[in-house]
Amino acid sequence: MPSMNDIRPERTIVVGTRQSALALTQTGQVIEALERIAVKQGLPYRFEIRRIVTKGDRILDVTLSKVGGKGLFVKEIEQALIDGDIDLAVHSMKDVPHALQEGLAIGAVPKRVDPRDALIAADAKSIAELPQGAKVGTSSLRRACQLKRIRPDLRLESIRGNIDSRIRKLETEGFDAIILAMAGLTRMGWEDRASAPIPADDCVPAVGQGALGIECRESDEAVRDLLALYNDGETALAVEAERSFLGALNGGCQVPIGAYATVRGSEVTLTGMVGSPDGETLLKETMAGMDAAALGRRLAKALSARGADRILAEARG
Ligand SMILES: NCc1[nH]cc(CCC(=O)O)c1CC(=O)O
Repeated sequence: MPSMNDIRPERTIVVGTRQSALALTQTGQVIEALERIAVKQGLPYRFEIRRIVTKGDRILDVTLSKVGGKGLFVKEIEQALIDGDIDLAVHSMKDVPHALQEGLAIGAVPKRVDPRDALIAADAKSIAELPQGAKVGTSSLRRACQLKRIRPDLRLESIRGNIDSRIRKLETEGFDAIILAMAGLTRMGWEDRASAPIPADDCVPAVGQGALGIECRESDEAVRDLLALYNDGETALAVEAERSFLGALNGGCQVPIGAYATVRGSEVTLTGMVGSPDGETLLKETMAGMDAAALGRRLAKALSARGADRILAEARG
């Protein structure tokens, strides 16, 4: 049998990444996995990292939603793909906006790690154990809105920065706890910093949390063929349902939105959450179905009918 090598020329695949510790670490892990796949397939590829400093990285002290949201980080990296400066980009799926730029594709969604949020507390093993009126750092409306429901007494305060600087701030800025994604900690090898994962029932994770998305040019067949071998079908299906839900709601980051899907056989189970920015209303529902994209749209419709449409319309002003 001929190997793909017979039809693939030698090539250096340039991988673009942000320069945060997490971005560099997960990009390194992706390159290692792709190198293993290439060797196994006899593909003559080398990989090279190119660091990209995005506008979002330069203004980390400004509230993200004010400067264009999380999509900001991704946009500039996407431009480098379009311009041919890089061939691959490794994103945290939860930072990837619903609509990709024209001509680009998510070539692989590798196997997901823990999608839950994590409590990192000075002196508590769970949300319930936090002292009365504890000061908790999070800048995520989604996390704040859901935590308020379980513990109305908590003082939720904004905290910005990369995960390493947020963990430092826990100690230096008098927080009793901060909330981070388990996934970031796991990829950094810092999972022992987590006091406990927060159950997805208490805090529905962000769409795509715990998953990576490997983006490339739609027209780059060699890269697409390689990435297809790295895709995890179940994760891709779960993320498709979550992103379809997000896309159907067309919500910006001014509204708390979360979604989490699991896959068993060919059945996808999706939980979606929409809250009002003031934390007064929280709508949540779970549905199952075989068609991931249709399931996401159906769940969005159900929550819209229960009031999510009004919450979103108000937030858009
Ligand atoms: N919002 C920033 C962000 N984007 C991706 C991750 C890591 C988790 C992941 O890959 O889902 C984080 C950190 C966090 O939310 O704690």
